[in-house]
Parts: sequence; structure tokens; C-alpha cells
Amino acid sequence: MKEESVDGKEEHSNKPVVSGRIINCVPQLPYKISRNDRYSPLRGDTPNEEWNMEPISGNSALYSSLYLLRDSADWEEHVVGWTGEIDPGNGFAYIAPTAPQQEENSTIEDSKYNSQDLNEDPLYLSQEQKRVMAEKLQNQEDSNNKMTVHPVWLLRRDQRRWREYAENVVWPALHYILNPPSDGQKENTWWYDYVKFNEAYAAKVAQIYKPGDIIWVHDYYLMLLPQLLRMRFEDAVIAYFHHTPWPSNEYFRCLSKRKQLLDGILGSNRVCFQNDGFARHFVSGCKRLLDSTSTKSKSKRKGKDEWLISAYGGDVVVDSLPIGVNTEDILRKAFTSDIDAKVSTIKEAYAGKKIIFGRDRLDAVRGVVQKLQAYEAFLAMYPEWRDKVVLIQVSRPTSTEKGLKLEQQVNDLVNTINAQYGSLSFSPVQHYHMRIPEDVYYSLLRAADLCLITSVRDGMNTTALEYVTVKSRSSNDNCYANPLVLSEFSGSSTVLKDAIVVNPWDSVAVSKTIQKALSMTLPEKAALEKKLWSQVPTIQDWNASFLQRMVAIAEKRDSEDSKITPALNRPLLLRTYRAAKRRLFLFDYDGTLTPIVQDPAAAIPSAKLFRILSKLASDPNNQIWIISGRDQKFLSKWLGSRMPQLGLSAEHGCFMKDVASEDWVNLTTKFDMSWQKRVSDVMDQITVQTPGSFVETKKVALTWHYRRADPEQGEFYAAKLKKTLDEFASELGLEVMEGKANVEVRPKFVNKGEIVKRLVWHPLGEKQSYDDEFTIDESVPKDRLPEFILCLGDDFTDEDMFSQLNVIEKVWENKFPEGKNDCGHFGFYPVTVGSASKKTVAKAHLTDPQQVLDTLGLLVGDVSLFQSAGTVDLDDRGHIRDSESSVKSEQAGVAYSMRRTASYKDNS
Ligand SMILES: O=P(O)(O)OC[C@H]1O[C@H](O[C@H]2O[C@H](CO)[C@@H](O)[C@H](O)[C@H]2O)[C@H](O)[C@@H](O)[C@@H]1O
Ligand SMILES: [Mg+2]
Repeated sequence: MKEESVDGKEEHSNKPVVSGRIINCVPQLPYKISRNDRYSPLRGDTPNEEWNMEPISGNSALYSSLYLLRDSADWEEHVVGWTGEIDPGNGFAYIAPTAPQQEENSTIEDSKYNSQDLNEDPLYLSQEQKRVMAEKLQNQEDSNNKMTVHPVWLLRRDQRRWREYAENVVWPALHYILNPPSDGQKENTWWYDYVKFNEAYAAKVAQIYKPGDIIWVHDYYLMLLPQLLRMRFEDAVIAYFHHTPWPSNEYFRCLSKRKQLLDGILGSNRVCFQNDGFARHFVSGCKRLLDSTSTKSKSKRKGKDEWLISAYGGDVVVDSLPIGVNTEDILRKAFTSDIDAKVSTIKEAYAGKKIIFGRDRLDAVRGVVQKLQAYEAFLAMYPEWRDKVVLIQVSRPTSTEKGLKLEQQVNDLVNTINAQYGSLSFSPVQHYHMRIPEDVYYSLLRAADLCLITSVRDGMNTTALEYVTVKSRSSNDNCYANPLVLSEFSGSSTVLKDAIVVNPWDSVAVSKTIQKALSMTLPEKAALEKKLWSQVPTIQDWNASFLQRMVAIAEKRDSEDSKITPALNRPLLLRTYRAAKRRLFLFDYDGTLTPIVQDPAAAIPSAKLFRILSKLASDPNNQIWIISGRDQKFLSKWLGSRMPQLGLSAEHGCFMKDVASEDWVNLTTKFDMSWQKRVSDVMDQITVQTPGSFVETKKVALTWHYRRADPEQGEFYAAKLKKTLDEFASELGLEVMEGKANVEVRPKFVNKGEIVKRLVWHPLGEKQSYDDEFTIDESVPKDRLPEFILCLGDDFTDEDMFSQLNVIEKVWENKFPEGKNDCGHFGFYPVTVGSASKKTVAKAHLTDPQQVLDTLGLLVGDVSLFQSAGTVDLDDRGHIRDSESSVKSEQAGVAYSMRRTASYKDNS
């Protein structure tokens, strides 16, 4: 029998630290795939001719990083990427989706199919068509197979659906744009697709992953992927690079799925940003939203800030490394005889005029409107420049509704400027609303006297880097060293530190800067260019530094034997639960069954929690204990009085109330309590120094809370309090514990682990004994001991429960070698509630109380597996594999293929 651990993984032994393979996960492969309308196999066309693949523009830095790795002798590269929207071509009418919510309901969706729809649905691709397309993509990228391309197929009718959440919800928040309030319905549907998109990548990576591979996940379309991969591969080395800005937490926290997104990313070993500022915002978000702590240090290389995030206690490196451009490639491509000729043509067309150049995507943050306003101000303020300057602005179109409005605004501004300052023979703004080919782009970069970038937010503007690169070389057209005016809000201003920086919102200041830049002498320009050129990050350096750091992280992790906690394998849990008869549930309360809130008194059980606990408790095979730091009063009021069948333990093991009993027993009666006065005096002093903090006095334990204090001040005084208390704690037999925004003190000899020990070594269903002489009885026969134990807790104090379970499990290994279940273990599930990066002795993790309820809901039949991310397996169309809709879809695909073949025959 193969042994499975609670996370369902097999143990790997003697793994290489780094295998030499990189799995690069990119949001999309760099091609627009479309069907060739004239394709006809019956007229002798090869299957290869069915698909056209055109390179797409954008993300040039990322793609050049992939190509460099492909050509590197040190790494074997695998690229996993979505195909993008496949254009079905003419004659294959695109069927607009019905309401997306309906699409999710397989019954509704599938009942809509009729032969007409099938005939027209272009996205039923046969295995053969997919094979041919994959082969073509592979050849497109690298016919020598040095890099292997693994397409992610998500072949549904509405192919845009996979982008919606990332582009309409995440992207705006990352760029400081708040969406108008809504009922959230659309967003929920988009979120559902976003989870599936990430799940599809996880499944694809799982097919190719080998221990020691470095998995490198790129950008905000794939924020959940690191965690989904962590669920499958506990030891994987995973990096997430965020290409766009990361906003202040004041914006990020407006997202309803903020915690899920952060948790998704924190499945990584390393999270890397374009600059320190973005990394700092991320760390602050984790601190505020996930209760994580962090330590900051200076990286050895270049002395940049680096953080070690402990989301509830684990290790994720957060740092920054600005992406670069392939300077060698740019210079090679930009200085050819063909481009020399194009530059001359441009120069001749604008003879006697200075050329200002700009190229931006036409979206809300690229600052095209600000640029035009500043240029208008420039022409107004400096009449001597009119007729002597032209702005050539290339704006890459976007198809969104907002993009269309912006286009209108830009067109209006262009018309106004041209009407006011132009003539019949000359327009001072030449606006090209289109994608331009690479050679035209390089020609314009070379011909420009000034490059103007006024974006109001971006991660890294590669136009700035490419411009500085091109201007570093002199040629016959006298364009060497022409200056760059760069927005201070652009990520590139953090690397091009000597650029002429402007605030794009201040059009007068920008206009003055344009005037100064256009008037610079050659020596001034050359001196500036020399500095800037030395600051351009290259993609070669970026790849090398990024991977060097990943190897170091992998080696350090390996040598320290630190681990990331895998997500709880819920299908396996369900299987064990169903197979077991004597089941014991050991639940912590705060942060496990209820979310952490500002006021302890407000953390009361939800109706959903009661419903689930009642269902669980109604099964006579189940026994449930709540083992909490709370006092008896709170637990009795909110849990015991409503559900007497619950067993309760208060104040971290100081008190117990047996299942179906009303009597509390104090396990600390013999302990001298005079320590309380001394501890409370110290806590009172700290409270005075920390506004917002307070002391919670229980019967035995004392808790100092600082959740409502300023986080930094709170952390500082918590450390101070702990230090002071530690000085006399051991002599008084006390334990000082750092909890969630609290510091707690209780007698050392009681703890949650001791309670767990009592409960597990006990014939399930029998009354507890509270004799003074009580000792654990390890002679209880196995068939009276629990055979399924789910122990959940979120805090440091819950680690005592997990360690105790681990110890008991070891004892059972020797005592009951034949007593394991079908999965090869004793049904022990010590599960921490928190992120995967948490340092814990638990065997698995659940992210938060919401996931806890979903998981318990799964056991009592309240929640379907499909609602739990990380438990579904999708087919190539994004249906759950083997589900009714997946099978129907498969059949429909076959029918479609047959019709297609028949139609070729008819037409031939
Ligand atoms: O063992 P637990 O059931 O997890 O209880 C631990 C402590 O929880 C409470 O404090 C924590 O939760 C509060 C409500 O969410 C929160 O405001 C506070 O910052 C947390 O520290 C409780 O007040 C303590 O008595 C428990 O020991
Ligand atoms: Mg707790």
C-alpha cells in the first residue's frame, strides 16, 4: 500500500535542490491564433495550415526573458501559457455568451445546445487539432525544442471570460482606480472564472513538474497559482513576479477577495516587485489584512530592502528587482540600413522641426491626456516653438468601454490642438491610434528629439528603457543622446534616477520641462545620456539575478529544512471522515471558527457556524470539543448554553466542561495565584504607554490586547511587555505567549496540548475523569480510541495541540502497527488556520475561518467540493472533469467534428 500523508502527497527523498529546469507560467503565449478561412483538408491543405499565428505586441520584456532562458546553456525551460482568445475565422460565427452566471450552471448551459449552435461553435477542437496547434506553437517559439511550450486550453465560447476578473477588478485596484459600487454579481462570476483559470494552470504544471524545478509565476492573472501549486507540491520552489504596480493597502483592501489574493501569492517562496515601494505596500497589506509580521533587512546585492514575511509565522521573501530590456537585441535591430532609411524619411518629413515622440497603450493610467494637455500648454506658453515642433503620439488601442471614452477625449484634444496651433499644411500633433510594427517603432525612437512619458501609474515603462538604449549610439542622423522626460509615477523613474522627471498632473511644469529639454546643448545631453545609459537594467541581468536568488532560496530552505505547509487535502479528509466511526473534533475558537475582529466581545459565532456544528454534533459518531483561550463565561454564553453537547475547555486548558454536562472543572486550583497582581501591574503600565490597548482579565489568565493600537507601536510595546514578563515568568511557573495582537500569561503546567492528550487517550463517548490523581491511561484498546481526529487552530498556543497529536501518532505507530486506516495513517489531522508559509508543526493548513467552515460544510454535506479551490480538476474547456457538463461537452465536440468533416466533403 502506498502511504499518503494528510495532504495526500507522497514523500520525496534525496531530491536535488535545483533540477536545472524552469517552469515559466505566463498569462498568455505571445501569439494571436486565428483560423485560416481558406483551409480545406479535402483540397490537400495540411493540418498545419489550419492555424495562423501572429506575434502580439506588449510584454516585450517578459517575452525576451523567456527567449534568453531558452538560449541559455544552464537552464531547461518550460513555458506554460494560455492560448489567448482563438479567433475562429469567418464563417464560424461567434456565439455571444448568455449571462455568465447562467453559463456556470451546467444544466442550463448544456440544455441550450442544439445542432445549430454546435455547427457554429468554433471552439470544439479535436485532440488532433489541439496537437497540431501545440506543435505549431512549439515550432513558432523554438523548433530546436530547447524550450518546451505547454499551452493551457480553455476552449469556451466566451473566451474573454478568463480575463474579466484580472482586467476589470484586479488591474484597476493595482493602478489606484476604484470601480463604482455594484451588487457584486458580475464580479462573483468573474472571480469564479479567475479561480478556474488559475486551477487550469496548476493542473498543467502538475503534469510536468519534477522535484527541484523552479516554478516562476508571472503577474496578476495568476495570483492564486502559487498557493494552488503549494497544495500539490509542498517542497516546490515557487517565485511570483508582479509586473504591475502594487498599490497602497488603502486601495488594495477595497477588493472583496483581498485575502484570497494575498494568500494565493503567499504560496510562493519569494514574491518580487519592480521596486521597493511596491514591495513595501505588499508587506504592509499582508500585515494589515493577514496579521502577518515581517522583518526587514538589506539584500546583500545592491543593498536593497528585503523582507521576510511571516504570515502567521512563516517565511516568504519579499523583494524587488526591476525588469530590464534586451539592450543588445534592441541596438542590433534599431541600427540596420533599412531603419537608417526610415529614419531619414521621418526626418525629411519633419524637416526644420523637433520631433517629440510618445508611445502608450490608450488606457486610463498611461497619461496620454495629461501629455496632450501639457503639450497644449507648451505651445501656448512658448509661441516661438509653434511650427517648430511636432508630437508624434502612437496610442495602442484597447477595446474596453472605458478605452472608447478615453479615445474620444484624446481625439477631441488632438483636434483642439491642431485647430488652434496647426495650419492647412501642418498639424502639430500626429496621433496614430494603432499598433505599429517593430521597425517603425525603432525608427521613431531613433528619429525623436525628445521622448515624453507622462504615465500616471505603471510598473515599468519599457519605452523609456528602449529609448535610452537607442539614444546611446550615434549614427548619421544626429540623434545621439536626445533627452527623455519621464513621469515620476512611472516605475522606470525608480531605475532611471537621473532622468528629467516631471509630475504629469502639473501641465505647466511639464511644459516648462519640454522647453528646457528641447533647448539642451549636445554636451549637456551627452552627459545625461551617459548616466542614464548606465542605469538601464538589462534583461540578461534580470534573469541572472532573479534565478541566482531563487537558487540561494532553494539551497537555504533545503539546508534549514524549513517547509511550507501544504493545504489540507479536502477530498482525502472527506474520504477518511466517511470511513471512520469514532470521530473527535478539537477546535480552537478565535481565528479558527470565527474571524478575528477588533473587539473580542464582538467575535460571536455566526448562524452558519451553529448550523454546521449542529449538523456535525447530530451524528452520534462525532464528539466535538472547543479548546479556547476564552474564559468560561464567554464560552458558556455563546456555545455551551446553545449546544450543551459540545465539550469546552477555557483559558488555554485551565478549565474543562465535559460533553453534555454543565459543570466546569478548574484544573489549576492548587496553583498559587498571587502572580496575577504582579503581571497585571506590568500590563497596566504598558497599557498607559500604548493608546488603544487594554487588559482582558479572566479567572486565571491575563491577556494584554493591542489590536486597536497603532500596529507598529503595538508590536514595539508587545515585545517590551514580553521581555519584562519573561524576566520573572519561569520562577513563578508562568508562560508568556504572543498571540494575535495580544500577549497572554497563564500557568505553564496547563496548556491546550494537555487537554488534547486527555481527550485522545480516552474511550470516545465515555465521561471524563477529574480525579486529583488523574493520569493518562495508555492502555485503552485501539477500538475505543478515536479513528478520525480533526484538530484546528490558528495561533501559537494551538501548536501545543498539534505537537501533542504528533507525539501520540508516533506512540501509536509502535503500539498499533496494524491499526492504520485505508489511507495508511491513523486519521490524525492537525491543521493550522493561516497561510501556507506559517511556521507550524501542523501537517496541513486552511487559509481562514471561511475555509474552515467550507471544509466542515463539506463533511456535513453543506458545501460541494467544487466551491473549494484546489479540489477541482478541469477539462480543456474549463468544465469539472468527468462532470455531467464535461461529458456532454465532450460528446458535443465529437458531434461537431463529424459535422465539420461532413461539411468539407459537401463543399469539395
Ligand atoms: O484560543 P482562542 O479561542 O483562539 O482565543 C485566543 C484569544 O482570543 C481572543 O483574542 C483574539 O481575538 C479577538 C477577537 O477576534 C481579537 O480582537 C484579539 O486581538 C485576538 O487576540 C480573546 O480575547 C482572548 O481572551 C483569547 O485568549
Ligand atoms: Mg485562536
